[in-house]
Amino acid sequence: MSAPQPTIPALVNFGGQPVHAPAGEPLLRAEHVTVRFGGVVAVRDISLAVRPGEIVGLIGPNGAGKTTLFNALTGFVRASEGRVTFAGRDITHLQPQVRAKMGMARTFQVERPFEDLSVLENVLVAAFLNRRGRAAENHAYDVLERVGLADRAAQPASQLNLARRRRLEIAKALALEPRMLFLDESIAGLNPPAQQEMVALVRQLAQSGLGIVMVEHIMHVIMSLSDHVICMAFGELLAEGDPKHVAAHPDVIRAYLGDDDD
Ligand SMILES: Nc1ncnc2c1ncn2[C@@H]1O[C@H](COP(=O)(O)OP(=O)(O)OP(=O)(O)O)[C@@H](O)[C@H]1O
Repeated sequence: MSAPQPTIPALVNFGGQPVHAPAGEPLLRAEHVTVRFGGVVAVRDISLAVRPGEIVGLIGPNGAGKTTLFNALTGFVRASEGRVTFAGRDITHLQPQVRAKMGMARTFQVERPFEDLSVLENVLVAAFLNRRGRAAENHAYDVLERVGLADRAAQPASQLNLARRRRLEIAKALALEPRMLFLDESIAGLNPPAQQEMVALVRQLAQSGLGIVMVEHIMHVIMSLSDHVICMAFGELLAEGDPKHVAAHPDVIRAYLGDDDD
């Protein structure tokens, strides 16, 4: 009889099916990206591609390099080597705000709305980048509808609970009318019903055609949402592929559980 395979319940018992992986030309490509901070190699030789409507999940233990890779894709840190392209254009050396204007919007792990402004005004600040007057206002309302915050439009951002603050963060990103959305731990810290709502929202956004890259620690969430998962450890690629493949990969199991000799 063969020895039983090790399993990680949080990795293998994820509910729901990932959205069918969209085909077609990638919108975003990272090729052999390396990021160094002095002597530390935070990301080493990582490549990925994201198509419209596709959700790519970045996972890995603490310090794996997920945030650094995410920041290299969005322009918040400089890639030391490699290339990033968006819609066929080399963006490796472009500033974050230029990337945002081109259609790459991100959220931040610690959300920072203008606390004294209303929910609508917070979204308007972003909507004004591309539109003026009534058109900006209508767009901001549409975005609030899309994320389920329309009934909170007049409320000061300071009064929102965590789940709604996370939605506001997504609304601000959507107000830029992006083609790609980068979500930095939008679901961690929420209670299970709020997690489910956020999962449904992210799925809807992908189904509307947005390409999505998400960093998330909650394994069952990323496994149920992602079309493609990239698992990193110590800055390097450990495994990638569809969620089932990655969850069953011996190196991934080892990275999360540790070796017996560790
Ligand atoms: N600005 C920086 N200067 C120097 N070292 C950094 C910097 N940012 C990250 N690092 C280092 O790079 C490595 C990867 O860190 P990173 O934050 O990208 O990992 P992570 O996978 O996002 O971790 P976590 O899940 O804990 O957020 C770590 O060793 C970290 O200490």
